[in-house]
Amino acid sequence: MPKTQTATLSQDGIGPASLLPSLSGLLREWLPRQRWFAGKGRPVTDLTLLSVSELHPGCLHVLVRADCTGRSPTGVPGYDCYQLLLGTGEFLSPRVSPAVLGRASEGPLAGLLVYDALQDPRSASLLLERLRTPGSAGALRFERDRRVTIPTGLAPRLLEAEQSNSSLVYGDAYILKVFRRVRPGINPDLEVPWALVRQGCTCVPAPVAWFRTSSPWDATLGVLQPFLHGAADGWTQALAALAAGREFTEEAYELGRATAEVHLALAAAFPVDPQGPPDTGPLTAGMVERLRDATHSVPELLPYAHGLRSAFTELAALDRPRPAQRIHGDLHLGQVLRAERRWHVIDFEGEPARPLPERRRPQSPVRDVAGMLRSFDYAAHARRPWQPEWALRCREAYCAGYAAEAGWDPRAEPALLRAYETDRAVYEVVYEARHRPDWLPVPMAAIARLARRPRDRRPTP
Ligand SMILES: Nc1ncnc2c1ncn2[C@@H]1O[C@H](COP(=O)(O)OP(=O)(O)O)[C@@H](O)[C@H]1O
Ligand SMILES: O=P(O)(O)O[C@H]1O[C@H](CO)[C@@H](O[C@H]2O[C@H](CO)[C@@H](O)[C@H](O)[C@H]2O)[C@H](O)[C@H]1O
Repeated sequence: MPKTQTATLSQDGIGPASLLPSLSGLLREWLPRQRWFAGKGRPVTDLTLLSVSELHPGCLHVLVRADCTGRSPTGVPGYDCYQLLLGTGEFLSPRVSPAVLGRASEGPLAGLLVYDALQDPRSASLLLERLRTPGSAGALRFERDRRVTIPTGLAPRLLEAEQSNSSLVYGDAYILKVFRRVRPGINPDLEVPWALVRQGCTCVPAPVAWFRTSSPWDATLGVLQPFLHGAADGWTQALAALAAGREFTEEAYELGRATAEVHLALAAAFPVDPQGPPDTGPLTAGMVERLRDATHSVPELLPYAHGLRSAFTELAALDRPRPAQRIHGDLHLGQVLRAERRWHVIDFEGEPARPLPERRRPQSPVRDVAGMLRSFDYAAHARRPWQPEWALRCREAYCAGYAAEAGWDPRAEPALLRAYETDRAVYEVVYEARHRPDWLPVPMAAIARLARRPRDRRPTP
């Protein structure tokens, strides 16, 4: 915990431009080492502080734009905006030392240690205090569902899991997700659960409080929701089943039902486009383009590109697309939690690399189904010997559960499934190459399989 704090922003009139010299060198070093940093492998060429607000004396809320050389694997321009909570102090307790970025050598913070304040229990507690009592701090606005009373004094802990964002658990009662990569607009991880809960959908934790910024544009910054105590995620449970030589078909069937329940509620809460999404019918351009971008950043894909493209052209011939609607967008076994023998669906942010307007657009529900089917395949690959038949049985059970609830069976749409599984596997290849290169063989095995014509396709290790 900081012993001596920096002067307050309001007292000293410190703004983004004057703070940059203090933070620039430290952030250039620290940002690329964070799991949630999107510009992996590309040096940070420029940093701009987009907004600075004081959360409390000695704790700054910062939105920073980081420019990297080259294009990202998804083709979007090479910059992103990140949310940081930075603490400053002259001396820090050993507890906070792993969170230290370094000592600022220039500017208004010169001589002070700068640290990631989300790892500091005092700052984490003060953040919850802000959410308990709606109000503002600089450009930040804190809001909550006024029907809910959040208790005081809940002890915070930062989740250690490797994540796209950072999450704080308070007293095992609430979990606050702090979005790391911030984009203009409402984040679907607030928008969607809020709408679903209002549809009576019980398999989604309800947002109870959130915070947002109005500078440099409106954006959601974090969401607080009930913590499902004792819940285990689908990935952990699937691996446990595989390790014990157990089937996972009952769980997969229930998971199919829960997915369909969420899809039905989403179709009721948001507009539906009966013409289908723009990536089916005559326009498979989006998928083809993503494949092309992916082969540029992961050349291992090149030998399979022709075969993979055939999955998309096959889809172009479809004259009866499924209606498009809002979907989860990044559904996999890590996004479902089982508590009290029921599945709960979390993390409606969509694929973090895609632009927000694209993630909020109506899409085919088959995209979600394909995401979960790919996840069974991931789990089956995570252990030796590889067990493709286990994944196939989960696949059948999941689709049967989905059909029982939704009234249509994804297996009746093989061309759609193949195209979306291919698109998902391409996304996974890029994701793994960037974030977890050791995992690359898992989606690559699927790529080799999906690139073959359907009649030649059999599971291969
Ligand atoms: N409501 C919740 N109850 C219990 N655990 C949760 C809850 N929401 C998230 N988690 C835990 O936090 C992890 C990360 O959450 P998630 O929303 O997937 O964040 P990210 O986008 O950073 O991956 C999940 O895998 C899960 O273990
Ligand atoms: O961090 P998020 O949950 O938003 O999702 C990203 O990271 C996931 C890995 O943590 C990644 O999922 C891939 O690996 C999972 C096993 O760890 C597997 O269950 C998924 O099927 C597979 O896609 C996800 O793609 C990425 O968006």
